[in-house]
Amino acid sequence: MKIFTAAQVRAWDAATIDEQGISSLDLMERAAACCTEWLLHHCPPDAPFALFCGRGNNGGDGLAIVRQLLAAGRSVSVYVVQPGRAASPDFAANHTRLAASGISIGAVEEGAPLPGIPAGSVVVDALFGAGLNKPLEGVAAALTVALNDSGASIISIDLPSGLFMDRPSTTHAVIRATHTLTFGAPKLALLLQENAPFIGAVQVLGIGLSTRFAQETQSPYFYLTNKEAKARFRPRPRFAHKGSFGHLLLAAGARGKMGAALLAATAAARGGAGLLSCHIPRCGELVLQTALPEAMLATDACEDFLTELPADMDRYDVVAIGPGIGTSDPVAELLERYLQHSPGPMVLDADALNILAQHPYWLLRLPPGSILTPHPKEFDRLFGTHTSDFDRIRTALDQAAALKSAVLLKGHHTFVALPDGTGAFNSTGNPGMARGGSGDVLTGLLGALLAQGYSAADAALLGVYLHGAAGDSAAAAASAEAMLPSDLILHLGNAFRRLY
Ligand SMILES: NC(=O)C1=CN([C@@H]2O[C@H](COP(=O)(O)OP(=O)(O)OC[C@H]3O[C@@H](n4cnc5c(N)ncnc54)[C@H](O)[C@@H]3O)[C@@H](O)[C@H]2O)[C@@H](O)CC1
Ligand SMILES: [K+]
Repeated sequence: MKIFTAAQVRAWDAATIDEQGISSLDLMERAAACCTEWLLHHCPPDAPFALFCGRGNNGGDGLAIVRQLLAAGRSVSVYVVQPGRAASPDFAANHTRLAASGISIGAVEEGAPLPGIPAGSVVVDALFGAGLNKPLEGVAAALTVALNDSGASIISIDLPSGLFMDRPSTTHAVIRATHTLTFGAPKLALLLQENAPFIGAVQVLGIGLSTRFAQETQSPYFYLTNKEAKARFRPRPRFAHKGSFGHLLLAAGARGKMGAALLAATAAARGGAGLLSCHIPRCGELVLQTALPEAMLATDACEDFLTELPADMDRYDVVAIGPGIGTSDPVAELLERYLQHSPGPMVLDADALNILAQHPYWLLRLPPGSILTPHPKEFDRLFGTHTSDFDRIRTALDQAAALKSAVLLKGHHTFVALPDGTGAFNSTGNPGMARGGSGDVLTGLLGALLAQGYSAADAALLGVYLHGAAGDSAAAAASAEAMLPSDLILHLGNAFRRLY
């Protein structure tokens, strides 16, 4: 599913109107009807609604929703912000229709007291949507703060008011929505971690926008859903043997961190690698051999951490390195040797990324077709401090192109920057995965997918999707609170089955 810019969203509306031979007012009525239906099904049946409308088409949506809620027999109050200002034609048309019903339309004016919100009300925010072009100020900003402080549930139409679609919004007043009902496709701003306080649960409402426009219009960003993951998945051929699925070398662990190695190794085994060898320090030999008999060991001479390259590196197709290795000087020197001698693409995670942050020029040795998996803090350590996620995703795309590799930015909607300049936001996963160990599972899985011959782009997209899907399956079984990263591994089978 493509993610469009504000300009493209406007063009999408226009293309729909043109293609379907309808008016913009008809499309507004349709969008409002989808919102009204959602409100009627998801809000308490006796809750009064309080709608706050701007003077553009987002406000026009709000006025149409008021009319539809009244027709459904619901109790509704409605306020227009700065009613003296110029209005869009579709707002004006809906205002005339609503006024004819006899309902009193309140005003929120500069300098006048703000209306109170009756207890138990559901607030519907239709102040500004995709047309926002400057930060909220004056009475709109004051109203936003008051609504946020009211404690009421706030349902934002299309976007939380004050939230820019394509640029940072973290320094000014923005509605803190409980739910955002957005039209057509998720918008970039709704997928970024920094906007989490504003967007609440996002619901994408299909309002019948042109599918041809969506197919034909290019966008650098897409939403990674089951459809996109399925398109990249290759079921195992019937006559395959273990040699068909590659040999992964996983370098992981140190004393006290063998859990990270075991999680990554088990995920690699379940992720489908034909052969798995683990380069681990001596102290981990017993635990790994016992817990994962499927793995072969390339045990380091050192008891407590990794120090030397395994012999015969050419035996391996892919190297995954990082979970639990630590950042001491000998380990850092070893990472440099791994970068020099890796026989194929690499997955770099956790401490490997922290070491690289100290030696950024080593990145030049990264084999093309590799995958880097930083979370935002590791990302900033590696590529410099960023003040917003918009900047981070641009850097991720630049780095992915320069390194000819996939660069992840892990988060609720993990961003996958691909070497061809496009990037995907993942649709799977849940807060139960925000735990130490989840990243180790992802590293093993990504290594296994690369070993099976997937390109960096396909392995990164599939791996991130499967990891989240396994998390969703684990949360369904054990709850987001009680699930463990090791449950992700047990649920990888359910995740793979979603791709058949
Ligand atoms: N175009 C269409 O056919 C459809 C549009 N829809 C709705 O229309 C919305 C976009 O409508 P508009 O383009 O009219 O824009 P908005 O309603 O978001 O904003 C209205 C106008 O307010 C002004 N404005 C922007 N920022 C401001 C600020 N900080 N303070 C004061 N004034 C400000 C601008 O002139 C802007 O055009 C979408 O988000 C969606 O809710 C839906 O009805 C679906 C169909
Ligand atoms: K809004």
